Amino acid sequence: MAAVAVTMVRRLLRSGPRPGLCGAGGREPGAAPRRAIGHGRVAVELDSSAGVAVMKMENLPVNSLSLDFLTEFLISLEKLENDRGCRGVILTSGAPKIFSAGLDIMEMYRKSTEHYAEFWKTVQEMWLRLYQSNMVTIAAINGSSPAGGCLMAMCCDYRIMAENPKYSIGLNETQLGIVAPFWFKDTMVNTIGNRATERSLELGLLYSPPEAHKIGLVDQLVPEEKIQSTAAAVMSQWLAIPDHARQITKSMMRKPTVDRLLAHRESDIQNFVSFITKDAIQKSLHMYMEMLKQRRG
Ligand SMILES: CCCCCCC/C=C/C(=O)SCCNC(=O)CCNC(=O)[C@H](O)C(C)(C)COP(=O)(O)OP(=O)(O)OC[C@H]1O[C@@H](n2cnc3c(N)ncnc32)[C@H](O)[C@@H]1OP(=O)(O)O
Repeated sequence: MAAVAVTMVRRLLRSGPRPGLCGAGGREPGAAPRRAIGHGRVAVELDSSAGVAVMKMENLPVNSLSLDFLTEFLISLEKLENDRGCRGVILTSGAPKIFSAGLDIMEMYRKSTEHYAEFWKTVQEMWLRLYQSNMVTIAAINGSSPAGGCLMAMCCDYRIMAENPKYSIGLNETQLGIVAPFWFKDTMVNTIGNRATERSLELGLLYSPPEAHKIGLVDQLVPEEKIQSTAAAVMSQWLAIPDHARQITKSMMRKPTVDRLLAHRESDIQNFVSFITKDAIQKSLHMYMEMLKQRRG
């Protein structure tokens, strides 16, 4: 992990400082101590008295998971993970109407094989860190969440979604002509079961909030304006459980899935590189991007 961290820090330094980097949080007299410790694209506010941080993704316009964004995300997450004063994280979005648009398609289009390998390793790292986090993780899904965005939400311990009919969530990879890797699939099986995952993945289904709730992809629906307060209330319930007992239980549930990727990490990277460099796949991605453009008119 040390080598990964060094590479990440180097990449961040290369990309230069961003607004909002590591500022001290403003605080009203008598208010709970809050610290802002995020980077420019990941705003992190830690409420030390509650031991809870809010990680707000701000990679505008749609929180696509680019290499730089994932790197910032990982550094922020690791800081919180190593902070003994932080026991829980609420993951949410600062982008209007979108939780995350998933993996940044531009990172998978017309790039070098070295770039694809570095990108995929970082996507794996995001999943490994978030899925195994020792903290309680709650996704406050305040917008659409296709593909990698849905994966991020599924990594969390609990998912609350805003009941806005315009939002959708799911692993829609097949609609782009690509295939969700086995660990995306495993994460979904662990969340909604085998049959629902099979149907969901083959058809690349994006679910409305009530549909997602019905199949257990999200745990709770709330009106949009209540999403943060509900996340805070659910967090206190989870934090009432002793950390060590909850952490051991979480690890027991998730370890077999994690071990599977750890055992095949390098071959998964090679598989991604050889898949994504195929002409037919590059063509599919190109057509998908054109379709997105046309939809905008
Ligand atoms: C063996 C391994 C095989 C490979 C496995 C790979 C697994 C892949 C996982 C993924 O996550 S793939 C990405 C899947 N994501 C999507 O399908 C979402 C696509 N986007 C949308 O549906 C919509 O954009 C939206 C997120 C619902 C937002 O819609 P809205 O109408 O609000 O905005 P748009 O005008 O469509 O988009 C604004 C702006 O953002 C760009 N953009 C959108 N999504 C992405 C993305 N995923 N990556 C990069 N860029 C994205 C979009 O092109 C617009 O850009 P501009 O034209 O304004 O520059």
